[in-house]
Amino acid sequence: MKIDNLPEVFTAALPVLKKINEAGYEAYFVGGSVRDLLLKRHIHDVDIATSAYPAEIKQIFEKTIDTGIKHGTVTVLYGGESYEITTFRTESGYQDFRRPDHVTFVQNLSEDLKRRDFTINALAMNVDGNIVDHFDGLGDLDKRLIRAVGKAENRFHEDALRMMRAVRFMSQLQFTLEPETEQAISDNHELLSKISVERIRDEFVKMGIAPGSQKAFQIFLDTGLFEEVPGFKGKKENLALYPQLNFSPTTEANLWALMIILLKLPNEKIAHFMRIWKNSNAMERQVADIVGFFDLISSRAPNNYDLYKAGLRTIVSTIDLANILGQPINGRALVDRYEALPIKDSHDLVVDGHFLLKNGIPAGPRVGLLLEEIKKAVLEGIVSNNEEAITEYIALNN
Ligand SMILES: Nc1ccn([C@@H]2O[C@H](COP(=O)(O)OP(=O)(O)OP(=O)(O)O)[C@@H](O)[C@H]2O)c(=O)n1
Ligand SMILES: [Mg+2]
Repeated sequence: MKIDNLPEVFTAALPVLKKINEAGYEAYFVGGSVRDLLLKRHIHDVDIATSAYPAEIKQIFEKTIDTGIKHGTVTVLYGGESYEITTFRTESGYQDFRRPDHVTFVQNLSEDLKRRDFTINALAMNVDGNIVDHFDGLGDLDKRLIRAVGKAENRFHEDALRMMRAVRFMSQLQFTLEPETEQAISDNHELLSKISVERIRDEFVKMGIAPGSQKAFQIFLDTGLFEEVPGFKGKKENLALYPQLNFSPTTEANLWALMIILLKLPNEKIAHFMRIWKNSNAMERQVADIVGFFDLISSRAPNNYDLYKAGLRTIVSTIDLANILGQPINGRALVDRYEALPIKDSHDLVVDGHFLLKNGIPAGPRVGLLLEEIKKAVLEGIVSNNEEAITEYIALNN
């Protein structure tokens, strides 16, 4: 198979391949970029595999960075872009079912492709647009199948994270999982416990926020993978609701909020849950805000002060969340009400602490409390947001 009319991301990189070829070495586009090209998906970056050693690549190009020398990868800067160029290699000396610390370089492309995870990721393309396909990756792209290269179990022993990658690609590409590959995940799911939480989290999030996440999540449950990730063990019944959802969350924050709701975690356990997944403090706060506002609107109609405190981002996320969960909610009305609020944050209030002090309120905690009271009154339309009205309000309420 030969591809003509390559997209710009590839044509921009052609001189890089040509330079390597001219120096007497082989060079190919490999991995996700070739897969996404054939699927007509957006291509974020192109990876290059070569028969040249890293030292040789560094001689060919003026500007290089040693990004992953011990894995055989050199980053080349060319024409304002950067390219990861990796010497043909096989992964050897596996320890603990994680990616190896060292690699063995191999002489030909075919040895390199053999150690890749899935057939659709084991495609290569040369400068002329000719596709190299040793494992019928093209057939699997047509059949929309995720299938391990060779014996699935071997691939998962090399890197157990690949089991999460399988469900992640299912979700992103809306592919099905080939039965033998699925069986190998079921048989080996415990190996996932050897993998760092950060790496699992990245795959889990990619799976969760992609369009095929309900089907992928079902496999994540059926194969037992879910038992090896933080906070999910023994929670199959709760998690079984996920595949029934109307659609997938589109943001990471909403994915976590959804998990917290499905797991029925009480408020005091949210921070712990977010931390065992090694989430950032910012993500933890964002998710707590969404879950908090979701609980609020599930129990009563929010008043203006509730909307003000939640803020637009949380309101919009929570509306999406309610939709995903199939809970009826008039989102448009909430957003309209928010937009109509007389103040959106404390800077919008015409008075501040200094103003209160100048107007005879003694310094102390009362200042903050009174400001909050004024805010509420302004938000509820009891007082207009101008100095005169507020001064009058203070006089009446003090
Ligand atoms: N655990 C892994 C990770 C990567 N790869 C190989 O390395 C390529 C590049 O890896 P990566 O960028 O992580 O994945 P992509 O397939 O490119 O997917 P994405 O679009 O998410 O980058 C993959 O296509 C695959 O051939 C692998 O075999 N096993
Ligand atoms: Mg990639």
